[in-house]
Amino acid sequence: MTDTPLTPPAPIPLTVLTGFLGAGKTTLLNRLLQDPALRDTVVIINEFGEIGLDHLLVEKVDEGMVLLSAGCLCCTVRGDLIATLEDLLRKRDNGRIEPFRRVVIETTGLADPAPILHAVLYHPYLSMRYAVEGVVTVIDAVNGEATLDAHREAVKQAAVAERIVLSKTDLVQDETRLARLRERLRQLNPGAALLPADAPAEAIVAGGLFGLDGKIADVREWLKAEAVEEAERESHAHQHGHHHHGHHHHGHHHDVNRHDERIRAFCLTSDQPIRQGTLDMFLDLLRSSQGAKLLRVKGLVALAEDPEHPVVIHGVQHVIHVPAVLPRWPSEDRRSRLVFIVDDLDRSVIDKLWNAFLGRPSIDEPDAAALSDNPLSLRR
Ligand SMILES: Nc1nc2c(ncn2[C@@H]2O[C@H](COP(=O)(O)OP(=O)(O)OP(=O)(O)O)[C@@H](O)[C@H]2O)c(=O)[nH]1
Repeated sequence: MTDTPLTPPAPIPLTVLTGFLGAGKTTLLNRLLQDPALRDTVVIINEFGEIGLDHLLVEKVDEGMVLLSAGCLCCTVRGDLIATLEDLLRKRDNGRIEPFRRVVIETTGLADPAPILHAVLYHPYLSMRYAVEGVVTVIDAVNGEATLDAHREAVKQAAVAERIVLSKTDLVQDETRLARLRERLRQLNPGAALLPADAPAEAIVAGGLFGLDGKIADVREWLKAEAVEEAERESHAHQHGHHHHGHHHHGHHHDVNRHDERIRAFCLTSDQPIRQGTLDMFLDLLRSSQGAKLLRVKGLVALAEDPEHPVVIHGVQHVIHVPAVLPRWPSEDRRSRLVFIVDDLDRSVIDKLWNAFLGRPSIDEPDAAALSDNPLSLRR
């Protein structure tokens, strides 16, 4: 018999590395794994068909697993990612493999990263043991624009990323082209850090909500609410014709960016703490009515019951959960903030719901009292 630990083990940070076919994921991963900062990382390669691991692997350890030169483990998954993640924990807990400190899942180029995050967040045990740190999306500077124009999956991959890595910039001489791609990515995902492919490993892989030790890292950095708010103000100004930059504001602009335009990032705020029950109902109604359109939801909320300890909210599609309660606010700003990345969903839909739950009157919508007084309302 072993002693049962009194506190659960610190969650293991998990990063999803994605990017379109040939964007440069494997090349980047190869470099990252040379970095001592990423020692004791397990790499899971989730792809279809034959797997060319030859450039990564050195030594076979166990069935389906290989020891990489940099001291990382690597396994490939064609079927069940959940089973693989469980299996890794079992082996780690039994001492059959080194106690790895991080997991990186490299997805196939066509994958939508959301179901991967979803699978981990939704699983009662895995969501406890792994801390979803973030999505890193590789965008190819040569083909990036064309890929974004042609493939909605590529747009989604960029939209949900915490960090976007621009690869192959060495092949692009034209600075304005690069600047245009950067600007497009910034508009698509104002909260993401845009990094060069030679950025330090730590900057690319870490820097999410949880640090290596499983402790909460930089919440502001993770949430990026300010950047999203700023971008919203800008785009608002744009729509009202205040500042035009010239290049892509011609007639065909809407056509070119049509995939981008369906995906939006915005931020809801509240100065007043929110009652736990109200927040639960808001999130519940939101995910049940709009789940499929919520690519990412991240937030920091002050509860009326305990406003000194903000709760962190993390959601992907139908799953919204509260991974942590913070010991204190990360900055002076104590507003509740919820950042949404949505696909084909009008901001006003969420605004109305939010205002109704907060009891803010809005012109064409009932406030919370009207909602609860209404015998047909969803509240019981
Ligand atoms: N010049 C240059 N070539 C790069 C760079 N990154 C990747 N490549 C090349 O681009 C090609 C595709 O890179 P991979 O790393 O295999 O791309 P991937 O995203 O893993 O590809 P899939 O697994 O097929 O989706 C390879 O020939 C790389 O050598 C870069 O920063 N500069």
